[in-house]
Order: sequence, then structure tokens, then C-alpha cells
Amino acid sequence: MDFVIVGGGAIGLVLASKLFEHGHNVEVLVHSKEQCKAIQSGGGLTFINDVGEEKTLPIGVTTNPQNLNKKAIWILAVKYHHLRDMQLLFDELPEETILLFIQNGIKHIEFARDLKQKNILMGTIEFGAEKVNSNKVIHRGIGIFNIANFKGEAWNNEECQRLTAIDLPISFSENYLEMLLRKAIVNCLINTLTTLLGVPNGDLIRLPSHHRILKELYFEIVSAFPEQKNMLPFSNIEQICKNTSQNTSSMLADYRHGRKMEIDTIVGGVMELAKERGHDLPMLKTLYLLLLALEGMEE
Ligand SMILES: NC(=O)C1=CN([C@@H]2O[C@H](COP(=O)(O)OP(=O)(O)OC[C@H]3O[C@@H](n4cnc5c(N)ncnc54)[C@H](OP(=O)(O)O)[C@@H]3O)[C@@H](O)[C@H]2O)C=CC1
Ligand SMILES: CC(C)(CO)C(=O)C(=O)O
Repeated sequence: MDFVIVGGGAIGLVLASKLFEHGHNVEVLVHSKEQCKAIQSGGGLTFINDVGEEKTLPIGVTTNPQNLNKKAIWILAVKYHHLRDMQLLFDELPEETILLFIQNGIKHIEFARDLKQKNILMGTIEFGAEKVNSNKVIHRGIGIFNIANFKGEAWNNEECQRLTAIDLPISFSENYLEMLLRKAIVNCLINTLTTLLGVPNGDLIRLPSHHRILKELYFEIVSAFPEQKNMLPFSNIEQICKNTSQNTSSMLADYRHGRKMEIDTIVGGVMELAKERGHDLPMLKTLYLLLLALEGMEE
């Protein structure tokens, strides 16, 4: 099966490496000519797997979408706020191209709904990834890759299911909204606290003071979403922190690099859904305001 990965960031480069290692044809569409050159001139992408083994993989990379296979599955591995600038790319792709969005948060739902493509999948990723530089990435910890049909039924297609033939635990979800909300809650807990406390994910369970905040915040959020309690017991949050203990969350990585953080689609999105149910989530709101203040100080 052919895959196009849009975005040569942390997750895009790990997914490209995993797919390439398992014999799929993979090409990565990157933003900058510098990144393209760095990967090509170094003989490929340097991938450090979750047990620390390093390999250089000769993965194809381009800055020109015209060169890419429109019949491949296109995995959108950019941040939510990058999607707006990519409208032309989606307009120029045929209606038949299968898209897979893997963003954290929930606001990309609206964006994807308006696209002309008829087969769209949503995914959530529970492993970590860290980009060392433009041609080197580290896979940090094993975690589930959940996939759900969003528009059309692409997942029922045999070709698509070949995605499962990689050594990542892939699971199919019947309900994309429940799946995205579940992951957005995970990120409201892990990404906000790791960013504000400046710690790797594992410290949220290692340090009793941090663990206490994690737990109190968890119970506040699930009070608004009681149906999530079974799908997402507190032990799942602890397990994700454990599996990705060395990872710098994507929000903390953004903060440290002076990039825009996904505050609105993750925290704003969950707060809006809670508000519709009459819940104010004061603790989460405080973290939201603190994150906006942090981001504002960078500008
Ligand atoms: N990192 C993690 O551990 C996890 C991340 N996620 C989610 O995955 C998504 C991606 O995150 P992550 O990989 O960390 O993000 P990164 O910021 O590392 O990567 C995003 C990439 O998108 C590229 N990009 C931006 N605009 C375009 C464009 N128009 N065309 C091509 N490429 C473009 C950027 O390029 P450039 O830098 O050159 O502008 C950058 O390389 C996010 O929604 C995140 O929430 C989910 C689970 C774990
Ligand atoms: C799974 C987790 C928490 C890994 O850090 C993540 O989704 C992120 O960093 O955005």
C-alpha cells in the first residue's frame, strides 16, 4: 500500500519510518526545502525506535505535492492550525483520495467535514514522538493508534486495513467523536500539565505533587463526560504517562520551540463541549488561561 505523509514533524516522521520498515511505499511532503535537502543529502531519515536502535531509512521526501501518488492514503501529520493554510492542497486532490487526520483535539472535525474528499478517517495516537532535528526522530514508547471512519467507509476497504500490518497496536473505533473526545481529554490532562510544569510525561505519575493535580483534574473533566469514565479510567491516563514517560508532550515541545500551541482545539474544544452540558470545569479553565498567558508572553 502507498502512503503519503503530509508534514515532516515528530509524528509524521515516526509514522513514515514505521510504514517504510514494514515494506509500504511512503513519501513525505515537507514544508521546507532545507528539511528536504537534509533528509536527501544524509542518505535518508534517521529513525531511533522505541528500544533505542538507530537506523537510516531511505524514505522519499518532496516539497512538491504534484509529485505524489493521489491513489495513496494521505496521512495529515500537521498541527490543527496548519490545516487552514493547506486548503488549496485539498482542493487539488481528487475526491477519491483517502485522507487520515491524526490531530489531537476536536476542532479539525469541522475542517474535515467541509472537504470534498469522500473517504476520510480520523485517528488518535497514544505514543510519543520527538523530532531531534530535520532528519532525525525518536519514537517514544508504545501506545495505541485508534482509527475510525469519519466520512465514507474507507476502513472497511481491505487495502486500508493493510495499515495494521505494522508493529503498532492499531485499533478500530466505531464512533469517531467518542474517540477524539477521549484523546482530547488525555491531552487536556497530560499536555497542559507537562507544559505548565515543564516536565516529561512520566513525571506526572512519578512525583506525588504532580500526580495529585493530574488526578483532581481528571475527576473534574470526567464529571462533565461520565460516559468516558469506562473508556478512560484514571488508570489509562497513568498508563499513557508510563508508556510515554520520556516524551516531551507535543504542547511542551511547541512551547519550548516558540511555536503556536494547540490550546484551542484541545483545551478550548473540551471546555466548549463541557459548557454545552452545563459544566464549567474551573480547574481546566485556569490551566487554559495560564497557557494562553504563556503563549502571549512569547509573542
Ligand atoms: N508529538 C507527539 O508526541 C504527538 C503528536 N500528536 C499530534 O500529531 C499532530 C502533529 O504533531 P507533531 O508531529 O508533534 O507536530 P510537529 O510540529 O512536530 O510537526 C508538524 C509538521 O507540519 C509541518 N507543516 C506545517 N505546515 C505544512 C504544510 N503546509 N505542508 C507540509 N508540512 C507542513 C511543519 O513543518 P515546518 O516545521 O517546516 O513548518 C512540521 O514539520 C498534532 O496535531 C499533535 O497534536 C499526537 C500524538 C503524539
Ligand atoms: C500521547 C501524548 C500524550 C504523548 O506525549 C500526546 O498525544 C502528545 O504529546 O500530544
